[in-house]
Amino acid sequence: MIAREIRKGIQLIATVHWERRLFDSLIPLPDGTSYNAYLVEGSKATALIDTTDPAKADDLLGPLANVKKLDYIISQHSEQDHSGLLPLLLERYPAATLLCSRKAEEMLISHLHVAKERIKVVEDGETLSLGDKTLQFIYTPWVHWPETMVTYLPEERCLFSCDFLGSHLATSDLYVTNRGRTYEAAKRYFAEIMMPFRNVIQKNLDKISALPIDIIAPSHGPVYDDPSFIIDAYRDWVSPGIKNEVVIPYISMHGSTELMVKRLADSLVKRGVKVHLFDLSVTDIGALAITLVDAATIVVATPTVHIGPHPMALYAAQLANMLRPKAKYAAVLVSYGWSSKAIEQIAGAISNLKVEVLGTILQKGMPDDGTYTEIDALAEAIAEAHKKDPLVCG
Ligand SMILES: Cc1cc2nc3c(=O)[nH]c(=O)nc-3n(C[C@H](O)[C@H](O)[C@H](O)COP(=O)(O)O)c2cc1C
Repeated sequence: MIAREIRKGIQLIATVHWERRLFDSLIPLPDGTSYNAYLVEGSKATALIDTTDPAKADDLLGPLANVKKLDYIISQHSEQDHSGLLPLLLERYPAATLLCSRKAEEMLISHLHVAKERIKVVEDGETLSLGDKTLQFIYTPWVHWPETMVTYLPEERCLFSCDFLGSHLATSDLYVTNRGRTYEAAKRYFAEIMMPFRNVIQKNLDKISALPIDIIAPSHGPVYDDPSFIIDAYRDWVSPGIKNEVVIPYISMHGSTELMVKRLADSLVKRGVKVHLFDLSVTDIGALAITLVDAATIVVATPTVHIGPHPMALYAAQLANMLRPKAKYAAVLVSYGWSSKAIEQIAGAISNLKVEVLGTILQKGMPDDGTYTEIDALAEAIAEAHKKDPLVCG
């Protein structure tokens, strides 16, 4: 990989991980990802902001080969895809001081065994002069770990935002060129790891919005030369507003649950409600997470397997529970043969969600006309709840 200048004296050293398809052994990456480090050369000192994933060490070490001296290495986030190379870099640059937030200090020591004496904690708002360039450190906790901070360079009105505002997108483009693709990738990223911290992210957005920003340089994905594009998107995602949409993760072994789901979908569409169906036997969990960002209602549908829900349906319910989307309504559809506790178990799995349950349907075997009448009534209840809710828009 090569270093590329985004402003005079500021270089992006990006590892583009084109072939990576799974992140954190959890998150699908249909578009790959990248890990961005930034080299900032001032008239008096040089700093490196973040590193790269250790699996791709050469992509950072190669471009750094000509950098004989680093005065500072800044760790904005302790997760290994950005911090993993710190021990090696501290060895290679013995005069460098590692700067991080107060909370990050113990995390870098526990996760990477960095020597405490190499670390200097920076406080929220503290500045560091590199000569003709200044770095200001701004604490932005919980995007998506407790220690996260961003760095602002006022002379170039540049914000190094680390995971905040980033996107899992492998591209050779320096700046965002395809807005639709970047929006989708950034929303996927937000949904999968940021959504549970929506409220604190809103405060962090207010904090950074007070700064004049010309470019946002994240640690994943392309650089934003129109910051409002991503800041406005984030504002929308963290806002309390929800959409007139229903997300239906479902699975079906022999078709009964699927018949119920398809009827519910048709019935909702007839009533002007948008639906997103995800067959969990084939679905991309990230695509499901994206729709959870805005939807007003979640409906989980499953057959009964050994008394409880199908494990894939339980997984989807637990995922939604963990991501804490802003949905306000829920329903559960279950098919069974002789005895089922699937409704109770799904309800237990989504206990974090502050949802009103608008209906549950327990169907023995194949649905019949009576079942379809019940399903239509559920669709009506969902459509009505959406209509009456002042937070539902779009
Ligand atoms: C492996 C397996 C385990 C099952 N366990 C139960 C069970 O514990 N209780 C029950 O009522 N039905 C059980 N069933 C029956 C299904 O829940 C029932 O056939 C249901 O209608 C299937 O829905 P589907 O057509 O959407 O797959 C089981 C079926 C299979 C294949």
